[in-house]
Amino acid sequence: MINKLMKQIEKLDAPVVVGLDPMLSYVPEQVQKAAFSEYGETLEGAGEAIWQYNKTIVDNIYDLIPAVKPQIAMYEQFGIPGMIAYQKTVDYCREKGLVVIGDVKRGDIGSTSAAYAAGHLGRVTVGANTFSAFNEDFATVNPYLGSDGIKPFLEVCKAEKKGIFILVKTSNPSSGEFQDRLIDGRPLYEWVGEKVAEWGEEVMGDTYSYVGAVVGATYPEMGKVLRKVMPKACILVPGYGAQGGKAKDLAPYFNEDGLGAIVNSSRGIICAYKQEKYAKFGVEAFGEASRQAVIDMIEDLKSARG
Ligand SMILES: O=c1ccn([C@@H]2O[C@H](COP(=O)(O)O)[C@@H](O)[C@H]2O)c(=O)[nH]1
Repeated sequence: MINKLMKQIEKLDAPVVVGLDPMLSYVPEQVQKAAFSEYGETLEGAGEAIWQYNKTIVDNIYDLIPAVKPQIAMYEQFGIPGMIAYQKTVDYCREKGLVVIGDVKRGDIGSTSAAYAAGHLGRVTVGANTFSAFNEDFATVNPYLGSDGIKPFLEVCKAEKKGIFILVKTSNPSSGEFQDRLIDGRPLYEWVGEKVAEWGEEVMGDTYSYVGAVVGATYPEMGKVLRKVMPKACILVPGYGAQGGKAKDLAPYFNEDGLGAIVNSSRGIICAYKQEKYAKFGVEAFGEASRQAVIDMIEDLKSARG
């Protein structure tokens, strides 16, 4: 999958991932109304509304981008109907040829990580049958429990040719509380970055590893250091747009081959119709507004990469 991701980024000249993070309040009224008329104002109604919202957005953007990143929390809040919407979204995006990065942020003791890895990236056996349950292409993983929480994911990545993005330096304002703490004179995120490079050697694709890293767009100086620490890791870069990350600061996240990073925008794309800049589309054409926002993001990143 890392090879497919890299090829698609090159082909489309778009190191962009669109975050499918559908809060109900983002879903236009006409979409909510249609869902509620069928299922009522229920969890099922919410699940249907977010699924229909996603589908329209995906139909409008799938040909422009290599990947999407559904954020599982947005679905999980609606319980089982929300998780059904998550599954429909993953399956639909894969049918459209998109690489799907499940932003699930899993990681636990070894045996529990093995179950997470099987459920999201691998297979589960039920009697004589084997199933790929959620079947994303990549999952985000929290490394806080150490190597035994990561190794089961590496095994599944090897077997399935799928990948993970490990949290190294997150984009949020308080990420430094732990991640920037100095250990033997070096910040924790650098130690984690070194482990990402080491784990990644075990699971190499053609040029990049199946083991990537999450490094926020909001910390470009750290991005520059981490690019060097993990030369073969694809860096997933959240924090562009809504969190204040700017394209002009993102050049150091890329390698000299022009690859090696993929920049996420969630609210900036899926809520484009709410922005002044895209007001001309109107709420009915929210999908077209998202399409224009993707085109603008691709151009913005091109100017930054030079
Ligand atoms: O460090 C991190 C890790 C993950 N995220 C996730 O990315 C998106 C960002 O959404 P925006 O609307 O583009 O701000 C969201 O799903 C986060 O959970 C992150 O922001 N930072």
